[in-house]
Amino acid sequence: MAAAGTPQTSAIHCFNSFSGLHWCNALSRFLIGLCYSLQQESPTTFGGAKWPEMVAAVGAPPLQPLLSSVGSKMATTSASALSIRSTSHASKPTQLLQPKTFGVNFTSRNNLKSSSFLNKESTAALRYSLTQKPQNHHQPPPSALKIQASFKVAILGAAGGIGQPLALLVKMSPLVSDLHLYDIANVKGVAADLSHCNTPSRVRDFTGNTELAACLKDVDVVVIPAGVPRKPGMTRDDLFNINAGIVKTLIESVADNCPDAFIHIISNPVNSTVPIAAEVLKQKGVYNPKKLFGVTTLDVVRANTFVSQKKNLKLIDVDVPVIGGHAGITILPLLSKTKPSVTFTEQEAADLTVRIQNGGTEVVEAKAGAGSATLSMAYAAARFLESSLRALDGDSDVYECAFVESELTELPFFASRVKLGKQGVEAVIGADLEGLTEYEEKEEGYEIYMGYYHDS
Ligand SMILES: NC(=O)c1ccc[n+]([C@@H]2O[C@H](COP(=O)([O-])OP(=O)(O)OC[C@H]3O[C@@H](n4cnc5c(N)ncnc54)[C@H](O)[C@@H]3O)[C@@H](O)[C@H]2O)c1
Ligand SMILES: O=C(O)C[C@H](O)C(=O)O
Repeated sequence: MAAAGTPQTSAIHCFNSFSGLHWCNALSRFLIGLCYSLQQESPTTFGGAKWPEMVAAVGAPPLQPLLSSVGSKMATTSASALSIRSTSHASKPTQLLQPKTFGVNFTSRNNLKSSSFLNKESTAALRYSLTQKPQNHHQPPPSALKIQASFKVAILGAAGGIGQPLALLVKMSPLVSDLHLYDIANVKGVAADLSHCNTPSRVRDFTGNTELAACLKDVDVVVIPAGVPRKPGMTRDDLFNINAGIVKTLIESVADNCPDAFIHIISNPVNSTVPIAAEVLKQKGVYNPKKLFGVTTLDVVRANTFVSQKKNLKLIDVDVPVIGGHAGITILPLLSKTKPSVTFTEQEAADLTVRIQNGGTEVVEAKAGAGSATLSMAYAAARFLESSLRALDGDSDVYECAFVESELTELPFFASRVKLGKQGVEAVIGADLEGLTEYEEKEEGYEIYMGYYHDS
């Protein structure tokens, strides 16, 4: 339990002091805890208290009005963050809520039949390129090796720990015609290396501010893993000073050069970098909330892996929605909504929840100063990208969890399952938040919030 007088407990007192407002059921407590957690994870964003220090540290005067604007909006929101306001999607038929990530056939203009990342075409392309024999060289390549759609993808921060394996995975996608790699260092070699892979997309490298605009021109999806990762003992919030400035600069160029693109933000703290990106886009007059995503897919990937291990389930079948945010206890796996349906004892639910919430820290500690999750993150980012490309390609049956502008709660941004379409988020799925177990309502929302809170 948090000691008396720590920020956690005093904040609970603070929340309790709004006692004129009804904590009418455990679900309210769950949301209150969650909302407060989101504030704690990103005090600079939500609480406002540290804004001046942060602005000074970022050292970029143009960031100041932006940060103030985000801060005041979040501060206003936090006091009234009391209840779920379900969207009309909450009452959508159950099949709408089925995870469509794995083993899903779909119709697209290219008549692709795809399961998840890696889909059959990518797998076939990889297998073909690895097993091709010299005597086969007159035979036409299988259709999997042809570009089946022609989307342009840019990765900003492409020479980094996430950027490099992500670039490799994207190079294997038959939906990508052009892969633009941008970094402030070492990207030329990464692009030269990758360009030798005999998969269809063209790879180009871009470096430095002067080449950023060319990198982004007419791009369909921008993926941003640029920024510093944490070391043991740090929270994601500790990355804010540096990464907020990096994201701000990159998003300004996105706004100028590809304002219609889907934007996938990986740089931490996601709970703060996404609202900052939104403010930059608003200032530029091109904000489209349906196309701005904080990438939380790694939380789902971890939840699926840990649940399938614990319950001896076939991994490919398992899908666990993870809602809230991307840090510490703001990461809320809804184990009761696991597909296929499976039951957990309270202890199992508690252990799994804590493990999923601490997945990032588990990797940071194991890497012992050499960074945070890169390979699993690249895998997760590639899955989210593949889903976005499928949606852009006309697949009408694509669902992923992501941190997006949302009306599910009073918080302006919230991770939940969303339906993706050509125009971005087509629906935010509220029904996942209904019918939670007692554990999810009570333990996750309140007891864990009080007892286990370690910002990470
Ligand atoms: N959302 C998630 O689930 C998740 C998971 C893992 C890591 N992350 C975050 O992703 C970020 C990157 O992690 P990493 O392990 O790849 O770090 P890294 O240090 O290995 O790579 C970051 C790359 O960004 C580049 N970079 C820095 N400033 C840049 C700028 N202004 N423009 C373009 N590129 C720039 C660096 O040169 C480097 O190549 C971190 O903030 C980390 O916390 C998020
Ligand atoms: O934990 C981190 O710092 C990186 C990332 O957010 C993760 O969840 O692995």
